[in-house]
Amino acid sequence: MASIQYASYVHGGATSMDSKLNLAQIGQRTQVMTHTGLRLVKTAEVLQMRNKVKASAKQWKNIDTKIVCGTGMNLVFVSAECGPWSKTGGLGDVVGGLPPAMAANGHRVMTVSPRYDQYKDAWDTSVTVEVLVGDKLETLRFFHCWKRGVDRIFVDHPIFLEKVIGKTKSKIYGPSAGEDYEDNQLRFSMLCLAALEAPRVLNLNSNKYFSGPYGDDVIFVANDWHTALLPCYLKTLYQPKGIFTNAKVALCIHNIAYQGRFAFSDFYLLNLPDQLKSSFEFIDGYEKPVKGRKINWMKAGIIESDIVVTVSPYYAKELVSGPDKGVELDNILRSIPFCVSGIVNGMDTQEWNPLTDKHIDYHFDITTVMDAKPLLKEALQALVGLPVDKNIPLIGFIGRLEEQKGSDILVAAVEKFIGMDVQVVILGTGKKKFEKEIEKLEELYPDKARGVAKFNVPLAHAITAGADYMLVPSRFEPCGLIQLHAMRYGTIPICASTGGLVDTVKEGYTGFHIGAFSVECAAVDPDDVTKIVNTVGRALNVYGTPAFTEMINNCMSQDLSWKGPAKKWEELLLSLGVDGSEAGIEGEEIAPLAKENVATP
Ligand SMILES: Nc1ncnc2c1ncn2[C@@H]1O[C@H](COP(=O)(O)OP(=O)(O)O[C@H]2O[C@H](CO)[C@@H](O)[C@H](O)[C@H]2O)[C@@H](O)[C@H]1O
Ligand SMILES: OC[C@H]1O[C@H](O[C@H]2[C@H](O)[C@@H](O)[C@@H](O[C@H]3[C@H](O)[C@@H](O)[C@@H](O)O[C@@H]3CO)O[C@@H]2CO)[C@H](O)[C@@H](O)[C@@H]1O
Repeated sequence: MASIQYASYVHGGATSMDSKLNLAQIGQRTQVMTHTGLRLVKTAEVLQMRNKVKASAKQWKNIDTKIVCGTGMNLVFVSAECGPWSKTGGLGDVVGGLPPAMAANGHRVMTVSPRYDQYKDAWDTSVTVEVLVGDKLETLRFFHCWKRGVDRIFVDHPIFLEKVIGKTKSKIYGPSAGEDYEDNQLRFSMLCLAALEAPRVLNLNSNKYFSGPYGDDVIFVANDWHTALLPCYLKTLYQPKGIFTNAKVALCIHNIAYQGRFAFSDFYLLNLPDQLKSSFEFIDGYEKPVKGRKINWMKAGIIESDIVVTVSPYYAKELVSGPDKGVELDNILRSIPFCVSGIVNGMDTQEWNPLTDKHIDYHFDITTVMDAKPLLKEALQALVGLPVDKNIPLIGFIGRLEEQKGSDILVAAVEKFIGMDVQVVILGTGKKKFEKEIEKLEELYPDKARGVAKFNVPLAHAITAGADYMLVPSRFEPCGLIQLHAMRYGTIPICASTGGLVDTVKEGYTGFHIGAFSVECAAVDPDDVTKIVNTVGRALNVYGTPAFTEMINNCMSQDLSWKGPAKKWEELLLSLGVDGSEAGIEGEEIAPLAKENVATP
């Protein structure tokens, strides 16, 4: 049997007294988690040791007032993506940006995500745990770094690392878009188990405010279906044994379209007791991955979590409105004893800052935007090989090429509005058929359109800065970050009227609303194409007028940072009443260290 090493882990500083004590007194412990509890050994010792660590921290409090344990809440965000280390889209952005904003408000914050690659800034803690995944005992290891006031924990195991060649990019979920790794259930089961161990076994001393393990009184924030087993394991493996009895779980839905539906017979892989089967049970009319009866991870996550939150108030309403927008979980969401809360996302104002953006040649703010934009547009045109002309309005699009994002509707619309005085630059990766469609546009309209089927962060910044308008023609959009980034760069959104786009873009003030689209994904609805063409026409009519300048000003005057959303998250999580939880402080958006300590992938 392998062992947990309850080793202290101190990164970038001297080893503290309590960590020495920890090393000497705790030594090695052996622990195996199964739902039968047979192998959960030495729990009492583990608790005893953790108490010793806490006591030791308190002694320190007396002699060194720098350690202020117990302020705010202990938060553990768990996610398959964590930007900038791993990101295929907005999930990575949110887990990159919200935790530092919570930390800046005085909370102790950890994120737990897989180590998909050999991140150069994350160190081996040498702490290992053994967990039962499928029918095998697996030893996993924790890597760590402390960035922007947050303990970033990376779960190290070949099940994550061996899948990825080079940088993670889009290889997180499967070998290509639309194709999942066969062992995704085992991978994300392991992530959930690791996340339940991390706050207990890692003795982190990252900064002067907190030391020792996070302990039991934590709030887990699970994100999307990959982490939906977390409340299930919490309730069946830990709480019956007196561990995490106070802990609570908030499940955040970033996208109900991805639910983790698998064959019903796979339930045994999850190592959960039969009593939970009904929470997972799901029947749909699809044949993928098998016909008929299935398990649905997201469904179980919704039922077993203490609260469910999503990324905008309007999407929260859409989720319960019916099977179309709730993707057949609307009834479950209506049946839980609390309403789904909606908190609009913020954006990372450090990565997306027009005054300091390392990917653009001309920096600007609200006072200089009208001078800088034409230069940035010319730079973008030159970069993608379009005719350089600062007077021609340019429309951008950035997004995953899935039905959700409506790139197919956009392509159909481009054919109709490209005759106007306009250029279009489209950036995205995803389904091959959509990639081909956008690439074909530049063959058809070489002087007017570019379609780049790549995941290219510098180009995303160049488009956001250089375009006049950003088209967001989503069939559904839980929140959307593209329009937030665009507005901060004085680029006016032209967006579908769905989800967070309704909450964040004001018609005629900060953008143009197209109306809602059909959510039927199999085909492009000609009415939706007409709606885009008409709205693009309306937007182009305003181009270069005083109203256009006013809209740019309105866009750039907004505070789109995580500061406001983080306060709302705080209120929501405090309402869970976890022992020792306290309101935070009025912090800066990002912890002070962020400026010199920004993570790189
Ligand atoms: N080809 C490419 N090259 C470079 N960068 C690219 C890119 N394609 C996408 N990106 C980047 O990925 C992010 C996408 O953000 P979205 O909010 O559109 O997310 P997404 O739909 O993936 O996430 C889901 O989760 C988020 C977070 O909650 C919700 O906002 C959203 O509505 C929901 O669908 C942006 O930072 C964008 O710049
Ligand atoms: O940050 C971007 C999005 O990342 C997540 O979505 C991924 C999803 O959770 C994965 O399951 C997978 O989705 C594929 C799906 O499993 C498969 O059956 C097929 O339908 O194709 C899908 C796309 O490949 O990949 C998604 C990312 O592409 C996260 O859950 C979302 O909220 C984020 O928007």
